[in-house]
Amino acid sequence: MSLFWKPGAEKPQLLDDEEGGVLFFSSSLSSSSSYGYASLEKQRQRLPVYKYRNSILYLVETHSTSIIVGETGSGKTTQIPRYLKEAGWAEGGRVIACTQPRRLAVQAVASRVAEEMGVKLGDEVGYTIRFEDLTNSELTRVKFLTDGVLLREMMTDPLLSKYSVIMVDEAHERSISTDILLGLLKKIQRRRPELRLIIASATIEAKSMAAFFDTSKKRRGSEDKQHGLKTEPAILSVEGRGYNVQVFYAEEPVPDYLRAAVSTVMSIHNQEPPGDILVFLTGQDDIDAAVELLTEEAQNNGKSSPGLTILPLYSGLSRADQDLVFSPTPRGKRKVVLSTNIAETSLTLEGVVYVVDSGFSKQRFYNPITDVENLIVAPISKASARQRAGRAGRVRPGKCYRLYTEEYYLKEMSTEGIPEIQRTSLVSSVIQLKALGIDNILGFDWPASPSPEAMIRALEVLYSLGVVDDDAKLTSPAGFQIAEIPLDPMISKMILASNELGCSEEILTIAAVLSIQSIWVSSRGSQKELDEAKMRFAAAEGDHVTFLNVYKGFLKCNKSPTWCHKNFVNYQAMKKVIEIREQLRRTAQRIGIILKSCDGDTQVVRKAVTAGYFANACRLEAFSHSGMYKTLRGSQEVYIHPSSILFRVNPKWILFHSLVSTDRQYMRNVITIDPAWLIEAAPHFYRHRQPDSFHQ
Ligand SMILES: Nc1ncnc2c1ncn2[C@@H]1O[C@H](COP(=O)(O)OP(=O)(O)OP(=O)(O)O)[C@@H](O)[C@H]1O
Repeated sequence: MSLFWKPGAEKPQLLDDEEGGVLFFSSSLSSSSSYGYASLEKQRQRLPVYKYRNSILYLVETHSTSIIVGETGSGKTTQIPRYLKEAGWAEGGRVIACTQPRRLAVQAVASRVAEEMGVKLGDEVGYTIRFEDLTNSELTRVKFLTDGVLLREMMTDPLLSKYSVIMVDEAHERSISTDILLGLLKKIQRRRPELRLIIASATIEAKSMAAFFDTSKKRRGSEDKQHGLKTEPAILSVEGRGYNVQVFYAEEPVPDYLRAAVSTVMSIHNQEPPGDILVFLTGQDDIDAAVELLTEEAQNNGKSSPGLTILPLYSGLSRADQDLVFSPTPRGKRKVVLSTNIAETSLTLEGVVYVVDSGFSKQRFYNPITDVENLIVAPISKASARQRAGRAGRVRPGKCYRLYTEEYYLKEMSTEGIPEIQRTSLVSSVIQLKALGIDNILGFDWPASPSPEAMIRALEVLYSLGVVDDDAKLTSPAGFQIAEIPLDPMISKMILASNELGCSEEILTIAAVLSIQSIWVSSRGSQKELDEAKMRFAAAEGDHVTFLNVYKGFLKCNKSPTWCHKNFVNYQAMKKVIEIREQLRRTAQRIGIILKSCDGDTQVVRKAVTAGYFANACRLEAFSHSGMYKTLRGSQEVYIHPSSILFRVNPKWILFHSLVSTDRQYMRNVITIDPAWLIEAAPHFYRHRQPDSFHQ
């Protein structure tokens, strides 16, 4: 497939280059540590935010809340926490926090800041993400963390008393945790007026965010008398961005973004000067397929051009494999990183000069009427497109190839994405708020209100899970235990139930496998070969039990990559399963779960899964020869996904883990159940069902 490119009409903005920036960074294919202290210092001074240092510090000194808007790469994340530290905000044992929506960004930014400050990561500068804490309670003064982790910290310290300043970064992403955090921080400020907030973002609607935090209208004056602080938020716009990124658009709409991405990478490789390439695709399946295609193309490409190192990047990869992406590219090689949107914000991949943007990402959409949450490949917003382009041009000028037309970008792409809170199930959020003692969920002050239907649905599911009682308060001990496990409450409930049913070892394995996208290699060989490989592990009870067989096989062969290759099992994914399972095991033990195996009794395993996922139960339509199921609660039409072991088997009663939408709604990861277990697990949830609907 060959594509034609058109340069974008938008004028690129250049930073002043008197310092000889391009020259200065010309060796940037090597690792950052080779720069040495002086050059790191020069790099810092060159960032647009540097000129605003004093203004930022003045605003933070005089205002409760400051909103800082600056283009991607202007230096907000790496510099502002350090300015605050230098200005004394971490004195007297206080800590400066900076939150990020994504784990990978937290780790990357914390290492960069530690390196710039010349300190060991984990001492003065540290980070905390779920299941990983690299901070020192005595030493850490600047702490990077996910917004989800900060929410969890509120459970033990509701006023976040150790923090002097909290910077909520990448607020434009409007992740569900960011929105909840903003609502709670506003509450905390009423009790702790001295707490300073910084809301930092690339493209935030600063005015609406300022209106949200403006408490001055409710009070008589706009000053907090005791602290002499202005309660009306300040807005500061940091002008200027990193290096020039030249944007190119496809001349014609692209029919297949995956093939187009592969062919664009190959033309860059064949025609453009050295520099790594970052490609944005939607998920593990796309990425695995692109890795295969690209490997083939590169092999056919002949020996004249230097080799490509092709690396995937998604959250389901093990830590060691994610680290490969950050390692320096060997001389004479070109790295191609194929990523989901986890690389979209905050990350600097040093060698990246070219970005290829498919224009799509996987997004969650929840329909409270049918009670169904879907992962859909959907177009991204202009804000995301700008962030993606911004991954080039961070250490020197770059180019971004958008696999869509300029007309589409200008006229059809939405400016901002829909806040996550308005398009996901609220079950996890509601339990978190409850655990923090916020009982009036409907009256909570949200930056963007979720729909009341979604809220009511969430309360109903939590009631049925036994997490909240008749008064919508957390139950004891189950509700508190579930709130303590940092996972989706349905998975947490499944783990609690496994304790009673004596199958916690098996359920921990299942929980770990379910938290990654797929353990199968789907892009190699023919469908027939893959199906045959799967049949070696197949269990009539469905995918969850099949996973147990694969896991057992993987351990038995001593975690051998060759075994994985032979069996079409994704080795990287299995390494991640082992990592997650270990983390889950520790959490489970902490909340008092006894590790026990049921020694192959699949009935108890399926009962435990039902205890968590009863809301996703379906029944095969009697008249249907096409394998059509309907969800018991919403009567939504759904089908078993071809990747499931139960595809075409079509048992009468099943439940699924998640749904994906393409031409139809497909259920991924399916298990057979006995309908009687549903009434046992959730009598309230199914109370309106006719008794005969549960007949076998
Ligand atoms: N790991 C790194 N290696 C090399 N340079 C880096 C690294 N991290 C940051 N930088 C440099 O610092 C600049 C500013 O990064 P920073 O993350 O602070 O920007 P930002 O304004 O927060 O942008 P974004 O919103 O995209 O994260 C980058 O453009 C890059 O030049």
